[in-house]
Amino acid sequence: MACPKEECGVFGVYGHEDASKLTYFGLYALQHRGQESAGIVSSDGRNVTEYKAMGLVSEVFNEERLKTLKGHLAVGHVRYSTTGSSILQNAQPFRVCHAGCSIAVAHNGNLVNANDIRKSLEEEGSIFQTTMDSEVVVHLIAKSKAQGLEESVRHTMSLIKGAYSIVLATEDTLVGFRDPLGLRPLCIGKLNGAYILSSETCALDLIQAEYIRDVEPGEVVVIDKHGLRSFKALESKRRANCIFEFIYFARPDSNIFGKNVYSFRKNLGEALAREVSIEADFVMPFPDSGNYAAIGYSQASNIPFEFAVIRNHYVGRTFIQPSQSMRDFGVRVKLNPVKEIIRGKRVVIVEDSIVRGTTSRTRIKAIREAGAKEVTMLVSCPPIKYPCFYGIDFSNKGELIASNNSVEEIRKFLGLDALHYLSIESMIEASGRRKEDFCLACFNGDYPLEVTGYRGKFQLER
Ligand SMILES: O=P(O)(O)OC[C@H]1O[C@H](OP(=O)(O)OP(=O)(O)O)[C@H](O)[C@@H]1O
Ligand SMILES: NC(=O)CC[C@H](N)C(=O)O
Ligand code: SF4
Ligand SMILES: [Mg+2]
Repeated sequence: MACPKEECGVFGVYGHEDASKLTYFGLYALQHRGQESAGIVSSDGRNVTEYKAMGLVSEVFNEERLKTLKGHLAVGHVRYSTTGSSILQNAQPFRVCHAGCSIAVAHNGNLVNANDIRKSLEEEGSIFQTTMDSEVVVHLIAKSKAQGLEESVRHTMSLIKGAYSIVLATEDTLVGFRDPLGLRPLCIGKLNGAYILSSETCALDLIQAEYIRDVEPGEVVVIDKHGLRSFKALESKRRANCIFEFIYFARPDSNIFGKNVYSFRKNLGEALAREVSIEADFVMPFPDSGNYAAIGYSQASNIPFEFAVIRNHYVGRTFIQPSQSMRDFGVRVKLNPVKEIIRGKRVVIVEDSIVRGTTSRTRIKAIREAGAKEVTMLVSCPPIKYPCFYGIDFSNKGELIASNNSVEEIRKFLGLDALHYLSIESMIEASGRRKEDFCLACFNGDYPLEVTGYRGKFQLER
């Protein structure tokens, strides 16, 4: 039932008396990116305070807790684990004190060479506290800190490989940096003179901060009492923005990589309408993730749109497991079909993505049981055939239904009358950008960055 495909959210504030409260709100807006644990580290320039716990932002923090997180500087994180188990020890921001200085790191992404770096650091005597890839960043920064913070970040970036949008805080400085391919988003905002760093712009909107620009791939921004300065630490000939951020992860009200997510998803739906024409009574999404492509498809095809399944917005991540006799309860508790709308109809479901196929199968079964005459599914991205090593938790090929089955086999498995996936070409065309700007590895196996050393989510647990 839990969605397998979130990732982390990072947020930072410099120069606001309510830095931790703003960070709390920022994390609230980024909650969709990770629901396992949440944490905030704050500082008044000298004294650093932190709090992290397992759970949602609203469960982890309250007014009283936030009052203890004093200062004008704060960094926050919501986690969905990609390397290392989902345990408190691995919650972020990850903070250490080294040579009298505090270093806290909030990381979104996944490092593909963390294993090798960790091994060589351990050989030199480093003692690791977590099983996360992100911890190596703190060690590398601490090791080279004598060169000054900026040089140590530059040096660290030259050693780590993979996807990273990182917000780092010392007692008195906030730093943001992004991998040279720009796999994950990170933007800069401003609020009454205070600087904000955030994974997505929806968090800036919530606190009424103004969007300034994205942190560029390979760029480092340093924010302290002198203001904001930046430098390019690494250059890359190509970009590799994760296209899946647009298809599924990011919030539709965010702009990432210079584009609005809602419009992009609508374009994908319109592209589907150019690829397939179907006779049907109505188009429906599985809310909420499928909504925007379904609207695009409906408008472009002139087939009416219906919300034929209703979502319960109060479904948490854990609920009392139903007994064997309560079949499909897990699926129905989240989405319930409206039989009166579906009965006897030819239905087109527009879905953002199919990963394992298991939730889709049960949902389609529920549509059939509600009396649909014909069920077609259109997917607003190509088949996901290859694992992701850059921060999305489908790193196991065996889990991906499209890596082992043809479209026809998937159609049968899902119990559909027809199934169509958007082509890579149409997906790129819908983006209005060049193919080379994106990472498409989970669709075409063309990995923008070598992944030889990566040995899975639990590679650092021994
Ligand atoms: O692995 P599969 O069985 O193919 O599942 C695919 C579904 O999972 C996600 O939705 P989900 O309802 O889990 O989360 P959402 O509410 O974020 O869309 C995704 O949007 C697809 O709808
Ligand atoms: N989803 C993410 O961005 C995860 C960040 C980091 N790799 C972790 O596992 O904590
Ligand atoms: S492999 Fe897919 S999910 Fe992973 S970064 Fe590339 S586009 Fe995104
Ligand atoms: Mg969905």
